[in-house]
Parts: sequence; structure tokens; C-alpha cells
Amino acid sequence: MSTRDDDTTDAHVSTRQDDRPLLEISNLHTYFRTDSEDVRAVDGVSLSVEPGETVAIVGESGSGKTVTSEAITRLFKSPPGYIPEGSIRINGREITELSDDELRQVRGAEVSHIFQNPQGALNPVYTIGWQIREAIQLHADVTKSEARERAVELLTQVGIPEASSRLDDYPHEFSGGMKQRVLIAIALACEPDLLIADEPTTALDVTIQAQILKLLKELQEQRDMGMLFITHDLGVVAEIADRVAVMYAGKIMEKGSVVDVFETPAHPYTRALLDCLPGRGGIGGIPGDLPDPRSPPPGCRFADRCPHAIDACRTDEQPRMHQVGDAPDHTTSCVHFEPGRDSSTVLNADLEPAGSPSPSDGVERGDRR
Ligand SMILES: Nc1ncnc2c1ncn2[C@@H]1O[C@H](COP(=O)(O)OP(=O)(O)OP(=O)(O)O)[C@@H](O)[C@H]1O
Ligand code: NI
Repeated sequence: MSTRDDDTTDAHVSTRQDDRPLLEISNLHTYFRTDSEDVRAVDGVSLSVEPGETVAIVGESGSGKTVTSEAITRLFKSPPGYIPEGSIRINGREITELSDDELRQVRGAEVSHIFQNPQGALNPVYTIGWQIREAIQLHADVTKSEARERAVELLTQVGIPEASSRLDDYPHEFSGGMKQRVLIAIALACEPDLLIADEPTTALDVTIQAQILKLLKELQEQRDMGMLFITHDLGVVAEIADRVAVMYAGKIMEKGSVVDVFETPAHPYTRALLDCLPGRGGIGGIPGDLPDPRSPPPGCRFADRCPHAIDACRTDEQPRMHQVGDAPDHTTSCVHFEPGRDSSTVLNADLEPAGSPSPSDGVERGDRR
């Protein structure tokens, strides 16, 4: 690890290496011990996030999205959870080898999380102001009144009206959407390089969801922050992300820019997910269930639910990531995209005709960076 000439006691500053992705996950495995076989929640995931970029992980319930995001700062309960293999680098520094103390520093200074349920994440017995000040003072050596001032600033930035008069209010005095804004303020208190958001709008009603997404996008652009955004909703992906990783049963099935993946969905699993979007004719989700994460089948994990499965899909390992078309960063783990095979079998198969790729049609506006 190289250090720069600035304050080396501050991991936040000293570990930044500009030629490295902000977050680089390689071949990450995260398993949970049980009485029988381990649950292979994450089974060989690689992805990266650059500064200022939003990467979404999308997939059905149980596909391993949350465990992937929790593995980054080791938030999962351990035991039973453990990382048998893989590497996670933040600003170029390997963090799977850090002690709990060192990780706590990473969690406060470089990486923040926000979660689905704002209800449970705030402490009901302390005021909002107290909770934000705590977060600020944990990472910066400031006086109480400076922290208070900063708390008002943060609350204003996340769109809480008359912020200074709300500091002494308790969480129950805030609506769900306002609580999520407070939690975003707390997450931003340490000026993270990377914000990990796990279904942050799922518990909120639709109008509030849209407001929070817009807010996150604005804050991220202002701060050039990287964001890893977990969702099961492709409409939300279109709205917020630059790149997307489609995850199924602990593996990544397809990765690419949001535009490429929505315009040329390659993996039959991605195509099935897209078919489930409102307005695309799909009803009630993809038929069938995820494989047992304790004993996944050989070959492609989606084969049993895949309309295009052939014998080659059921041998050995999950297929390697193959390039889709000309886009170098668009890849899929599907045998039909192996050199020498005919990917048009999949690409030309009927997707339900639809006017727009998503209800929120963010992709078509061409405002991706
Ligand atoms: N503590 C645990 N012990 C055992 N298995 C676990 C544990 N936590 C998660 N799992 C399993 O890991 C797999 C992945 O779970 P994960 O929560 O990451 O899915 P997800 O994609 O986030 O789903 P959702 O959309 O429902 O949030 C699931 O099979 C889940 O049951
Ligand atoms: Ni989850």
C-alpha cells in the first residue's frame, strides 16, 4: 500500500490510490455454517465500483445480494458466517484480512451502509440530533456545538425542512420517509467514499421512494461518492444505476452498463426478470424456485428454470463470463455465449414486446454517465 504525503493517520485520505477502483471484489465467497452442509450464500462474486459511480446488484429474494454487501464490511454474524475465499479491496487496500477494530474504522470512514427498514435503525430513546452528533463525533474531532452545526447542515442537505428545530425530536416524530432521510444524513456524516444501500426505499410508499432515489442520486453526484445499490427491482436499477450485476443463487449471471443490459439482456435469467416488469406481460414472477444453497446443482444454477437449457448447462461449473456483443464490459455466464455457440438462440427468443424497458424509463433518457 502506498501512502501519500498527507496525514497518514487518516485512513480515509491516505489509502486513496487513484488508479484503483474504489471497491474491487474478486471471487468473493461467503458461507454460513449449519448442522449439515454450509449455506453458500455468495459463491464466487466479482464486481467493482468506481468513485462517483452507482452499481446495482439485482436479483430475486435469496440470491445473495445482502450477504454480498454485508461481506464488504463483514457485517454478517460470524460465526456462522465466514469468507472461505476471495478478496475485497477498498481504495486498493485488502480488507478481508483486517482486524475487527480496523474494520470498524473502515465502516465509519470509508464505507457507510443504509438499510431497508428505517424503523429499526434509529434508537427510539435518543433524539435525532443526538444520534447524528454521535456519528459526526465518532469520526471527527469537533466540539459539541460544531457537531450540532454540522448536523443541521446534513439534515438540510437530505431535505429535512427547518432542520435546526427538528434536532430535539425523537424518531417517532418522523415519518418513514423522513426517518430514511435522517439515516442517510447519519451515513453521510463520515463522508464515506462508498455508500452501500440495501433496498433503501423498499419499505416506503411509491412517491417517497422516488424522492429518496432522487436525493441519493443528487448527494452522490455532489460528493463523487461510489454507491453500491441493492434491489430486487429492475425499475429502480434503470432509475439510479450506471452499471448492474444480476445475481442468482450466489453467482453473478450478467454484468454490464445499465443501457447494455436493458437493451441486450443476455442471460436467460436477466431476460426472465425483465419479463416480470409491469407492462411486459409477465405475471407473478419466474416459475420455479432457487436451488438449495447448501447443495446447488452442477453447471449453471439457473438451468432448472431456464427455457434454453441444454446438456452443456448441467456439467461442471457455472459457465465462465463471456462477452456479449461488442461491449467489452457486458458479460454473461451462459454457455450459449461461449465462442463457437450461437447466442441468437437466446437473444432472438421472445421477450414480451414492450414500449419501454421499465416503468420509470430512466434508461431511455440517455442520462447515464
Ligand atoms: N445468518 C445466516 N445463516 C444461514 N443462511 C443465511 C444467513 N443469512 C443469509 N443466509 C442465506 O443466504 C442466502 C442469501 O441471502 P441474502 O439475504 O443475501 O439474499 P438477498 O438476495 O438479499 O434476498 P432479499 O431480496 O430477500 O433481501 C439465502 O439463502 C439466505 O437464506
Ligand atoms: Ni437482501
